[in-house]
This record gives sequence, structure tokens and C-alpha cells, in this order.
Amino acid sequence: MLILASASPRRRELLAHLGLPFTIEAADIDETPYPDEDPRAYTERLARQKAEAVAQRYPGATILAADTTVVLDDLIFGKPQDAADARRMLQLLQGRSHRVITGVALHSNNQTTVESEQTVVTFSQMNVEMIDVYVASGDPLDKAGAYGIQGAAAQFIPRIEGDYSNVVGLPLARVRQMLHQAGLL
Ligand SMILES: Cc1cn([C@H]2C[C@H](O)[C@@H](COP(=O)(O)OP(=O)(O)OP(=O)(O)O)O2)c(=O)[nH]c1=O
Repeated sequence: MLILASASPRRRELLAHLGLPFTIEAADIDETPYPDEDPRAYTERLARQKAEAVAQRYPGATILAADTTVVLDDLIFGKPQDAADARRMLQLLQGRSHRVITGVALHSNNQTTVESEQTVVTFSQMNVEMIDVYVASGDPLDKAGAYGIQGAAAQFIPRIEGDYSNVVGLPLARVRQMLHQAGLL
């Protein structure tokens, strides 16, 4: 049986599209970046740690975990701490392009394989009022970079380059390939 090491409803929905049965076990880990940690290395490390935290509780199980990070220049944006933090992030993201990187870890047969996918997301300009209205909706608060492309934020995202599902939290084509390579699909 496959375990998705995630509390994210988005990941659950995306993984269900592959048609494999799976169960859910949340992995609670410290998501603080190391000083000057490379963003891709950071998301891959967190995905690995989430998978390995659940592997300790379920020896022998096959486990999939992921971590999504928004990266502006080399600044890492995780989930905002509060509404003020969400406003700060959106103020920096508006009117420019940034990267969304999702690290994916697959733990199977006592080995963990880690890969990552990158999508470039472009925001149009947002004024303070637009940002305030969006933050007041509550949608940004549980999402990396303080936005969800699958919701109201889409009206401010004219363009992306790369995999859409990667921005929502699980790069499905890559995950499919990883599961196939491990003989699980
Ligand atoms: C950028 C972006 C992020 N997100 C979400 C995906 C992730 O759930 C979240 C990033 O936080 P993560 O730490 O990757 O995941 P999580 O804490 O929600 O879940 P878990 O660690 O238990 O797997 O942001 C969107 O839903 N839409 C978006 O457009």
C-alpha cells in the first residue's frame, strides 16, 4: 500500500488522479531553511524528511511526500505566518515572475528517491486594495507564497511556464514517472 505523507488536500486530490489506492499520514517536520540554503536543495530536503519521518512509523511501507516552495530571486517563501506576512509576500510577487519548486520524495524498498520540478509563474500588477481583498478571503494563509493558483489568485496570473499541477503542490507527470520507475504503476 502507498502512503501519501501529507496533510495537504490539494496533494490528495492530485494523487487520486493516478488511480492508485493510497492512505494518508501527515508528516510534521521543521520547515526552517538552513542559512543560505539553495531553494531546490531545500525543497528536496524537506520532501525527503517528510517521507522519512513517516517511514520511521511504517517500516517497509512505500511513501510519497512533497514540498512546494515559492522562490523570488533566491528568496524562499513558505506559508505566510499571518495576514501581514501574506500581504508582504504578495507585494513582492506582484508585477514579476517567480519560480515554484516542488520536491518529491518516493521511499520504497528502504531507498528514497528525490526529484524536483520547477514552474515559472508570472503575476500581473496588483495594488494594495487588490492584495488586501485577496488576503482577507483567507485563501493565501495555508499556501506557499501566499497564493493558490487554483483559486481567486488566477485572475492575477496571466502566464505560467511549466507544469500547472506542480504549482498546486504535486507535479503529476513527474510523480507518475517516478512511481512507474519504482514498479508501482
Ligand atoms: C503556490 C501554491 C501553493 N499551494 C499549496 C500547496 C501546498 O499545500 C502548500 C505548500 O506547503 P507545503 O509545506 O509544501 O505543504 P503542506 O504543509 O500544505 O502539506 P504537507 O507538508 O503535509 O504535504 O501550498 C497551492 O495550493 N497553490 C499554489 O498556487
